[in-house]
Amino acid sequence: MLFSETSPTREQLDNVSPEELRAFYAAKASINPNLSTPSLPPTIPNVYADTVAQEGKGLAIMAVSEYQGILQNFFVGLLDAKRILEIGTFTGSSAIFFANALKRNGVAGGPDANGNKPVICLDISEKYANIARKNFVEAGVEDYIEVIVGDAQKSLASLEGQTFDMVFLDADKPAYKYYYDMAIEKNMISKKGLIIADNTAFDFVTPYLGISAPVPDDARPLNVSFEIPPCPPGLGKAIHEFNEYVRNDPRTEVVLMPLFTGLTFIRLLKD
Ligand SMILES: C[S@@+](CC[C@H](N)C(=O)[O-])C[C@H]1O[C@@H](n2cnc3c(N)ncnc32)[C@H](O)[C@@H]1O
Repeated sequence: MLFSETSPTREQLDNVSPEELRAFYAAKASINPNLSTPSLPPTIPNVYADTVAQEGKGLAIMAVSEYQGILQNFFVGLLDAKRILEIGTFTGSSAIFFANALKRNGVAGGPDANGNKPVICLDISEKYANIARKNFVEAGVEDYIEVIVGDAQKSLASLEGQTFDMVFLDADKPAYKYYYDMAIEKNMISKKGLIIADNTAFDFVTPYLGISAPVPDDARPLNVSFEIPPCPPGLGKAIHEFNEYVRNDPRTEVVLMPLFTGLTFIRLLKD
């Protein structure tokens, strides 16, 4: 590690290359996540460690980082959100952050009058769903979260009529546009609500933002990406198309932040 202190000195900053600086800030150990409040959900470090042990580092990086979890929780508080839909749950990190944030908003656990829990998680993998459910019990948030296993496009159809204050898109990228349209067209996102789409600025995609250059079918994030291993062909193209679709959509206001691997914040504009 280049710097031993939380804050590098001016002299260190003058002598460091952009690549080293980028690597430093990308490193999880560079800034103590507990400099933010509230502190991390207590079991999150165990969830990360177990995920790395069971799935390997290459897959474990799919979990949201501490920083992203904290940031998303800030928005849960800002919106005074009561219900959250997560599409893509993996071993449950982001959902644990969400459940904790809802607790802080005073939301009670357990099913509401309609039998629905505050957080609905969708994942196609029975294996990941079972790991996530175990992690929810260990985190003491199982009353807050229901996991529905299956292709999210089908699961979403079964949720029609339900409304959420936040929808987190973190599953298969080619289906982001479908999930986004469903959330808006079926009124699944509340008027004040926020849609967050993850991974929308892979290194490959970023240079294409704002221009109309065609993206080749075999587009993929460059290997220089520090968070993402080589991804399947077509992934970059799918993300690019989603980015272009939402930024041209008159129904919404969109901010794509170059944070982590790209986070897009989307809110509905008034009719
Ligand atoms: C990036 S991971 C989610 C990470 C999770 N939000 C976290 O913080 O740990 C993507 C997840 O989406 C799931 N997934 C992929 N395609 C899906 C689909 N068509 N329907 C539902 N889930 C899907 C995968 O099984 C995987 O667990």
